[in-house]
Amino acid sequence: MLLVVAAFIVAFVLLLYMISPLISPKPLKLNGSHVVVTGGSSGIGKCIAIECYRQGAFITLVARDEAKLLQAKKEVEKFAINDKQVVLCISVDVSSDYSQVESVIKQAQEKLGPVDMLVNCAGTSISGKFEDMDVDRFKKMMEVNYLGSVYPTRAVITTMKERRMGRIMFVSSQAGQIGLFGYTAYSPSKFALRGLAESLQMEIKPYNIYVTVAYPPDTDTPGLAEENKTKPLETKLISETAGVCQPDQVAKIIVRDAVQGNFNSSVGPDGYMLSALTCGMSPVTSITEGLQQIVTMGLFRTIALFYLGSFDSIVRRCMIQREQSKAADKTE
Ligand SMILES: NC(=O)C1=CN([C@@H]2O[C@H](COP(=O)(O)OP(=O)(O)OC[C@H]3O[C@@H](n4cnc5c(N)ncnc54)[C@H](OP(=O)(O)O)[C@@H]3O)[C@@H](O)[C@H]2O)C=CC1
Ligand SMILES: CCCCCCCCCCCCCCCC(=O)[C@@H](N)CO
Repeated sequence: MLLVVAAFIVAFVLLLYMISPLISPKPLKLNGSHVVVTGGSSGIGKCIAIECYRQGAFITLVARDEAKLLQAKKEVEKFAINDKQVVLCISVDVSSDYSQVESVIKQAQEKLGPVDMLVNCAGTSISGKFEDMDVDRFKKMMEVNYLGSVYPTRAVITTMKERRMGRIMFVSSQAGQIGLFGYTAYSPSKFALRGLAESLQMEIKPYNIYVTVAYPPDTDTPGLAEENKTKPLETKLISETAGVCQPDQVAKIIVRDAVQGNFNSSVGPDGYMLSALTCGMSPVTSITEGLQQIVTMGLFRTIALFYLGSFDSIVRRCMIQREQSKAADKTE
Protein backbone atom coordinates (compact mmCIF):
# COMPACT_ATOMS: atom_id res chain seq x y z
CA MET A 1 0.00 0.00 0.00
CA LEU A 2 2.74 2.42 1.09
CA LEU A 3 4.67 1.50 -2.04
CA VAL A 4 1.71 2.38 -4.26
CA VAL A 5 1.30 5.79 -2.60
CA ALA A 6 5.04 6.46 -2.95
CA ALA A 7 4.91 5.42 -6.62
CA PHE A 8 1.99 7.80 -7.21
CA ILE A 9 3.84 10.68 -5.56
CA VAL A 10 6.96 10.02 -7.65
CA ALA A 11 4.86 9.79 -10.84
CA PHE A 12 3.06 13.03 -9.94
CA VAL A 13 6.32 14.92 -9.36
CA LEU A 14 7.75 13.55 -12.63
CA LEU A 15 4.63 14.67 -14.45
CA LEU A 16 4.99 18.14 -12.95
CA TYR A 17 8.57 18.36 -14.20
CA MET A 18 7.45 17.25 -17.67
CA ILE A 19 5.05 20.18 -17.92
CA SER A 20 7.52 22.62 -16.35
CA PRO A 21 8.59 24.19 -19.69
CA LEU A 22 4.97 25.40 -19.94
CA ILE A 23 5.33 27.26 -16.64
CA SER A 24 8.90 28.56 -16.80
CA PRO A 25 9.43 31.60 -19.05
CA LYS A 26 12.28 31.84 -21.55
CA PRO A 27 15.15 33.98 -20.13
CA LEU A 28 15.49 37.53 -21.46
CA LYS A 29 18.69 38.40 -23.34
CA LEU A 30 20.10 41.53 -21.69
CA ASN A 31 22.79 42.02 -24.34
CA GLY A 32 21.57 44.80 -26.67
CA SER A 33 18.31 45.25 -24.76
CA HIS A 34 16.93 48.54 -23.39
CA VAL A 35 16.51 48.65 -19.60
CA VAL A 36 14.84 51.61 -17.87
CA VAL A 37 15.68 51.96 -14.18
CA THR A 38 13.68 54.44 -12.10
CA GLY A 39 15.63 55.46 -9.01
CA GLY A 40 18.70 54.56 -11.06
CA SER A 41 20.85 57.41 -9.69
CA SER A 42 21.42 55.93 -6.24
CA GLY A 43 21.59 52.81 -4.07
CA ILE A 44 19.92 49.61 -5.27
CA GLY A 45 18.69 51.18 -8.54
CA LYS A 46 22.19 52.31 -9.51
CA CYS A 47 23.56 48.82 -8.80
CA ILE A 48 20.79 47.24 -10.90
CA ALA A 49 21.72 49.58 -13.77
CA ILE A 50 25.40 48.58 -13.44
CA GLU A 51 24.52 44.87 -13.36
CA CYS A 52 22.47 45.19 -16.57
CA TYR A 53 25.11 47.34 -18.26
CA ARG A 54 27.77 44.73 -17.48
CA GLN A 55 25.63 42.27 -19.40
CA GLY A 56 25.47 44.49 -22.47
CA ALA A 57 22.19 46.39 -21.96
CA PHE A 58 21.44 50.00 -22.98
CA ILE A 59 20.30 51.93 -19.92
CA THR A 60 17.93 54.78 -19.17
CA LEU A 61 18.34 56.18 -15.66
CA VAL A 62 15.30 57.99 -14.27
CA ALA A 63 15.33 60.19 -11.13
CA ARG A 64 14.77 63.84 -10.17
CA ASP A 65 18.19 65.29 -9.25
CA GLU A 66 20.20 65.94 -12.46
CA ALA A 67 23.61 66.18 -10.80
CA LYS A 68 23.13 62.80 -9.13
CA LEU A 69 21.97 61.32 -12.45
CA LEU A 70 25.10 62.52 -14.27
CA GLN A 71 27.35 61.18 -11.53
CA ALA A 72 25.60 57.79 -11.69
CA LYS A 73 25.86 57.74 -15.51
CA LYS A 74 29.65 58.11 -15.20
CA GLU A 75 29.80 55.26 -12.72
CA VAL A 76 27.66 52.96 -14.85
CA GLU A 77 29.68 53.72 -18.00
CA LYS A 78 32.81 52.28 -16.40
CA PHE A 79 31.27 48.83 -16.78
CA ALA A 80 30.78 48.90 -20.58
CA ILE A 81 31.46 45.66 -22.44
CA ASN A 82 31.28 47.19 -25.94
CA ASP A 83 31.55 50.67 -27.44
CA LYS A 84 27.96 50.83 -28.71
CA GLN A 85 26.37 50.87 -25.24
CA VAL A 86 24.64 54.08 -24.11
CA VAL A 87 23.47 55.43 -20.75
CA LEU A 88 20.67 57.96 -21.03
CA CYS A 89 19.59 60.20 -18.12
CA ILE A 90 16.07 61.49 -17.62
CA SER A 91 15.04 63.85 -14.87
CA VAL A 92 11.41 63.48 -13.85
CA ASP A 93 9.34 62.95 -10.71
CA VAL A 94 7.76 59.53 -11.33
CA SER A 95 5.00 60.16 -8.81
CA SER A 96 3.38 63.45 -9.68
CA ASP A 97 2.08 63.76 -13.25
CA TYR A 98 1.34 60.77 -15.51
CA SER A 99 1.55 62.74 -18.77
CA GLN A 100 5.10 63.85 -17.91
CA VAL A 101 6.18 60.28 -17.17
CA GLU A 102 4.58 59.09 -20.41
CA SER A 103 6.37 61.72 -22.46
CA VAL A 104 9.84 60.99 -21.01
CA ILE A 105 9.40 57.26 -21.57
CA LYS A 106 8.46 58.06 -25.17
CA GLN A 107 11.65 60.12 -25.55
CA ALA A 108 13.72 57.25 -24.14
CA GLN A 109 12.09 54.77 -26.55
CA GLU A 110 12.81 57.08 -29.50
CA LYS A 111 16.49 57.23 -28.55
CA LEU A 112 17.20 53.67 -27.39
CA GLY A 113 14.34 51.63 -28.83
CA PRO A 114 11.39 49.94 -27.11
CA VAL A 115 11.82 49.11 -23.44
CA ASP A 116 12.64 45.43 -22.85
CA MET A 117 12.81 45.69 -19.08
CA LEU A 118 11.40 48.31 -16.72
CA VAL A 119 12.82 48.38 -13.20
CA ASN A 120 10.59 50.32 -10.78
CA CYS A 121 13.08 51.12 -8.05
CA ALA A 122 12.38 54.80 -7.30
CA GLY A 123 11.16 54.94 -3.75
CA THR A 124 11.66 56.36 -0.35
CA SER A 125 11.05 55.31 3.21
CA ILE A 126 10.11 56.87 6.47
CA SER A 127 9.73 55.19 9.81
CA GLY A 128 8.16 56.40 13.02
CA LYS A 129 5.31 55.66 15.35
CA PHE A 130 1.85 55.90 13.76
CA GLU A 131 0.74 58.86 15.88
CA ASP A 132 4.08 60.68 15.56
CA MET A 133 4.16 60.81 11.78
CA ASP A 134 2.75 63.76 9.90
CA VAL A 135 -0.44 62.57 8.20
CA ASP A 136 0.72 63.75 4.81
CA ARG A 137 3.60 61.20 5.01
CA PHE A 138 1.01 58.44 4.42
CA LYS A 139 -0.03 60.08 1.17
CA LYS A 140 3.57 60.75 0.16
CA MET A 141 4.54 57.08 0.60
CA MET A 142 1.66 55.90 -1.59
CA GLU A 143 2.46 58.51 -4.20
CA VAL A 144 6.16 57.78 -4.55
CA ASN A 145 6.34 54.05 -3.84
CA TYR A 146 3.03 52.96 -5.37
CA LEU A 147 1.90 55.51 -8.00
CA GLY A 148 5.57 56.09 -8.85
CA SER A 149 5.59 52.46 -10.01
CA VAL A 150 2.15 52.50 -11.64
CA TYR A 151 2.95 55.44 -13.96
CA PRO A 152 6.16 54.17 -15.62
CA THR A 153 4.59 50.70 -15.94
CA ARG A 154 1.52 52.16 -17.62
CA ALA A 155 3.78 54.08 -20.00
CA VAL A 156 5.63 50.97 -21.27
CA ILE A 157 2.95 48.29 -21.20
CA THR A 158 1.21 48.95 -24.54
CA THR A 159 4.42 48.62 -26.55
CA MET A 160 5.45 45.53 -24.59
CA LYS A 161 2.10 43.90 -25.35
CA GLU A 162 2.43 44.74 -29.04
CA ARG A 163 5.93 43.23 -29.11
CA ARG A 164 4.79 40.26 -27.06
CA MET A 165 7.84 40.48 -24.83
CA GLY A 166 9.17 42.26 -21.76
CA ARG A 167 9.91 42.31 -18.08
CA ILE A 168 8.44 44.55 -15.37
CA MET A 169 10.14 44.65 -12.01
CA PHE A 170 8.80 46.14 -8.79
CA VAL A 171 11.17 46.74 -5.89
CA SER A 172 9.06 46.14 -2.80
CA SER A 173 10.76 45.25 0.53
CA GLN A 174 10.64 42.63 3.27
CA ALA A 175 8.45 45.29 4.87
CA GLY A 176 6.08 44.56 1.94
CA GLN A 177 5.65 40.99 3.23
CA ILE A 178 5.38 41.63 6.94
CA GLY A 179 4.06 44.68 8.78
CA LEU A 180 6.52 45.93 11.39
CA PHE A 181 6.65 48.46 14.20
CA GLY A 182 7.45 51.89 12.73
CA TYR A 183 6.38 51.11 9.16
CA THR A 184 2.67 52.06 9.23
CA ALA A 185 3.26 54.52 6.38
CA TYR A 186 5.93 52.63 4.43
CA SER A 187 4.72 49.01 4.57
CA PRO A 188 1.29 49.58 2.96
CA SER A 189 2.92 51.28 -0.03
CA LYS A 190 5.13 48.19 -0.49
CA PHE A 191 2.27 45.70 0.08
CA ALA A 192 0.35 47.60 -2.61
CA LEU A 193 3.01 46.73 -5.18
CA ARG A 194 2.33 43.04 -4.61
CA GLY A 195 -1.37 43.48 -5.39
CA LEU A 196 -0.55 45.44 -8.50
CA ALA A 197 2.05 42.87 -9.59
CA GLU A 198 -0.25 39.86 -9.14
CA SER A 199 -3.15 41.47 -11.00
CA LEU A 200 -0.96 42.75 -13.80
CA GLN A 201 0.87 39.43 -14.19
CA MET A 202 -2.43 37.61 -14.78
CA GLU A 203 -3.33 40.14 -17.50
CA ILE A 204 -0.04 40.15 -19.37
CA LYS A 205 1.23 36.59 -19.11
CA PRO A 206 -0.38 35.57 -22.42
CA TYR A 207 1.62 38.39 -24.01
CA ASN A 208 4.86 36.80 -22.81
CA ILE A 209 5.55 39.62 -20.35
CA TYR A 210 6.81 38.61 -16.92
CA VAL A 211 6.56 40.52 -13.65
CA THR A 212 9.05 40.24 -10.78
CA VAL A 213 8.56 41.56 -7.26
CA ALA A 214 11.75 41.95 -5.21
CA TYR A 215 11.69 41.95 -1.41
CA PRO A 216 15.11 43.12 -0.19
CA PRO A 217 16.08 43.35 3.50
CA ASP A 218 17.86 46.47 4.88
CA THR A 219 20.46 47.41 2.27
CA ASP A 220 23.42 49.74 2.76
CA THR A 221 22.39 52.75 0.62
CA PRO A 222 22.04 56.54 0.99
CA GLY A 223 18.29 55.89 1.35
CA LEU A 224 18.82 53.63 4.38
CA ALA A 225 21.25 56.13 5.98
CA GLU A 226 18.57 58.81 5.64
CA GLU A 227 15.88 56.56 7.10
CA ASN A 228 18.10 55.58 10.04
CA LYS A 229 18.27 59.19 11.21
CA THR A 230 14.75 59.01 12.59
CA LYS A 231 14.22 55.25 12.99
CA PRO A 232 12.60 54.14 16.28
CA LEU A 233 14.72 51.77 18.39
CA GLU A 234 12.10 49.02 18.01
CA THR A 235 12.29 49.17 14.20
CA LYS A 236 16.09 49.04 14.34
CA LEU A 237 16.15 46.01 16.66
CA ILE A 238 13.51 44.11 14.67
CA SER A 239 15.10 44.85 11.28
CA GLU A 240 18.49 43.66 12.53
CA THR A 241 17.03 40.12 12.47
CA ALA A 242 17.47 39.99 8.70
CA GLY A 243 20.81 41.89 8.71
CA VAL A 244 22.09 44.52 6.27
CA CYS A 245 22.99 43.62 2.68
CA GLN A 246 25.22 45.30 0.15
CA PRO A 247 23.38 46.88 -2.81
CA ASP A 248 25.51 45.21 -5.48
CA GLN A 249 24.69 41.76 -4.08
CA VAL A 250 20.98 42.61 -3.88
CA ALA A 251 21.08 43.94 -7.46
CA LYS A 252 22.71 40.74 -8.80
CA ILE A 253 19.94 38.58 -7.33
CA ILE A 254 17.17 40.91 -8.53
CA VAL A 255 18.50 41.08 -12.09
CA ARG A 256 18.97 37.29 -12.25
CA ASP A 257 15.38 36.73 -11.14
CA ALA A 258 13.97 39.32 -13.56
CA VAL A 259 15.92 37.83 -16.48
CA GLN A 260 14.56 34.38 -15.62
CA GLY A 261 11.06 35.79 -15.26
CA ASN A 262 10.64 34.67 -11.65
CA PHE A 263 7.66 36.31 -9.98
CA ASN A 264 9.37 36.35 -6.61
CA SER A 265 12.84 37.62 -5.81
CA SER A 266 14.21 37.36 -2.28
CA VAL A 267 17.59 37.79 -0.62
CA GLY A 268 19.14 35.60 2.09
CA PRO A 269 17.71 32.77 4.22
CA ASP A 270 15.20 35.02 6.05
CA GLY A 271 14.09 36.41 2.71
CA TYR A 272 13.66 32.89 1.34
CA MET A 273 11.54 31.82 4.32
CA LEU A 274 9.43 34.98 4.23
CA SER A 275 8.70 34.53 0.53
CA ALA A 276 7.75 30.86 0.86
CA LEU A 277 5.57 31.67 3.86
CA THR A 278 3.78 34.62 2.23
CA CYS A 279 3.41 33.16 -1.29
CA GLY A 280 -0.40 33.07 -0.93
CA MET A 281 -2.00 32.99 -4.40
CA SER A 282 0.99 34.50 -6.19
CA PRO A 283 1.97 32.95 -9.52
CA VAL A 284 4.48 30.12 -9.55
CA THR A 285 7.32 30.27 -12.05
CA SER A 286 8.97 26.90 -11.55
CA ILE A 287 7.91 23.46 -10.38
CA THR A 288 10.75 23.38 -7.86
CA GLU A 289 9.49 26.62 -6.33
CA GLY A 290 5.95 25.25 -6.06
CA LEU A 291 7.10 21.99 -4.46
CA GLN A 292 9.30 23.85 -2.01
CA GLN A 293 6.36 26.03 -0.96
CA ILE A 294 4.15 22.98 -0.40
CA VAL A 295 6.73 21.18 1.69
CA THR A 296 8.07 24.09 3.78
CA MET A 297 4.95 26.14 4.57
CA GLY A 298 4.10 24.49 7.93
CA LEU A 299 7.69 24.45 9.13
CA PHE A 300 8.25 28.10 8.24
CA ARG A 301 5.03 29.13 9.99
CA THR A 302 6.32 27.41 13.12
CA ILE A 303 9.60 29.33 12.88
CA ALA A 304 7.67 32.54 12.19
CA LEU A 305 5.73 32.21 15.45
CA PHE A 306 9.03 32.34 17.33
CA TYR A 307 10.10 35.42 15.38
CA LEU A 308 6.77 37.13 16.10
CA GLY A 309 7.14 36.33 19.79
CA SER A 310 10.60 37.87 19.86
CA PHE A 311 9.40 40.99 18.00
CA ASP A 312 6.57 41.43 20.51
CA SER A 313 9.00 41.15 23.38
CA ILE A 314 11.31 43.77 21.80
CA VAL A 315 8.35 46.15 21.58
CA ARG A 316 7.29 45.48 25.17
CA ARG A 317 10.85 45.90 26.51
CA CYS A 318 11.28 49.22 24.71
CA MET A 319 7.94 50.46 26.06
CA ILE A 320 8.85 49.58 29.66
CA GLN A 321 12.27 51.24 29.27
CA ARG A 322 10.69 54.42 27.91
CA GLU A 323 8.18 54.59 30.72
CA GLN A 324 10.89 54.04 33.32
CA SER A 325 13.08 56.80 31.93
CA LYS A 326 10.06 59.13 31.74
CA ALA A 327 9.24 58.41 35.41
CA ALA A 328 12.90 59.00 36.35
CA ASP A 329 12.86 62.35 34.51
CA LYS A 330 9.78 63.40 36.47
CA THR A 331 11.21 62.58 39.89
CA GLU A 332 14.42 64.53 39.15
N1 LIG B 1 17.84 50.41 1.25
C1 LIG B 1 17.01 49.58 1.84
O1 LIG B 1 17.21 49.21 3.00
C2 LIG B 1 15.84 49.03 1.12
C3 LIG B 1 15.27 49.71 0.06
N2 LIG B 1 14.16 49.20 -0.58
C4 LIG B 1 13.55 49.92 -1.69
O2 LIG B 1 14.48 49.99 -2.77
C5 LIG B 1 14.29 51.20 -3.48
C6 LIG B 1 15.62 51.94 -3.56
O3 LIG B 1 16.07 52.21 -2.27
P1 LIG B 1 17.50 52.82 -1.96
O4 LIG B 1 18.45 52.40 -3.00
O5 LIG B 1 17.77 52.54 -0.54
O6 LIG B 1 17.16 54.38 -2.09
P2 LIG B 1 18.02 55.69 -2.39
O7 LIG B 1 17.41 56.76 -1.56
O8 LIG B 1 19.47 55.43 -2.23
O9 LIG B 1 17.68 55.97 -3.91
C7 LIG B 1 16.39 56.29 -4.31
C8 LIG B 1 16.37 56.60 -5.78
O10 LIG B 1 15.03 56.91 -6.17
C9 LIG B 1 14.99 58.21 -6.77
N3 LIG B 1 13.69 58.82 -6.47
C10 LIG B 1 13.14 59.01 -5.23
N4 LIG B 1 11.95 59.62 -5.34
C11 LIG B 1 11.74 59.81 -6.68
C12 LIG B 1 10.69 60.40 -7.42
N5 LIG B 1 9.63 60.90 -6.84
N6 LIG B 1 10.80 60.41 -8.76
C13 LIG B 1 11.89 59.90 -9.37
N7 LIG B 1 12.90 59.33 -8.72
C14 LIG B 1 12.83 59.29 -7.38
C15 LIG B 1 16.18 58.94 -6.15
O11 LIG B 1 16.63 60.04 -6.91
P3 LIG B 1 16.11 61.57 -6.69
O12 LIG B 1 15.97 61.75 -5.21
O13 LIG B 1 17.11 62.42 -7.34
O14 LIG B 1 14.78 61.61 -7.39
C16 LIG B 1 17.20 57.82 -6.14
O15 LIG B 1 17.75 57.63 -7.43
C17 LIG B 1 13.20 51.96 -2.74
O16 LIG B 1 11.98 51.72 -3.38
C18 LIG B 1 13.22 51.36 -1.35
O17 LIG B 1 11.97 51.46 -0.72
C19 LIG B 1 13.61 48.02 -0.19
C20 LIG B 1 14.13 47.31 0.84
C21 LIG B 1 15.29 47.76 1.58
C1 LIG C 1 9.97 32.17 8.72
C2 LIG C 1 9.80 33.60 8.95
C3 LIG C 1 11.04 34.42 8.86
C4 LIG C 1 10.76 35.78 9.31
C5 LIG C 1 11.93 36.69 9.16
C6 LIG C 1 11.51 38.07 9.51
C7 LIG C 1 12.55 39.09 9.30
C8 LIG C 1 11.95 40.44 9.41
C9 LIG C 1 12.92 41.53 9.15
C10 LIG C 1 12.27 42.64 8.41
C11 LIG C 1 13.23 43.64 7.93
C12 LIG C 1 12.54 44.76 7.21
C13 LIG C 1 13.48 45.52 6.35
C14 LIG C 1 12.84 46.67 5.67
C15 LIG C 1 13.82 47.33 4.77
C16 LIG C 1 13.30 48.55 4.11
O1 LIG C 1 12.48 48.46 3.26
C17 LIG C 1 13.81 49.87 4.53
N1 LIG C 1 15.09 49.80 5.10
C18 LIG C 1 13.85 50.82 3.35
O2 LIG C 1 14.78 51.85 3.50
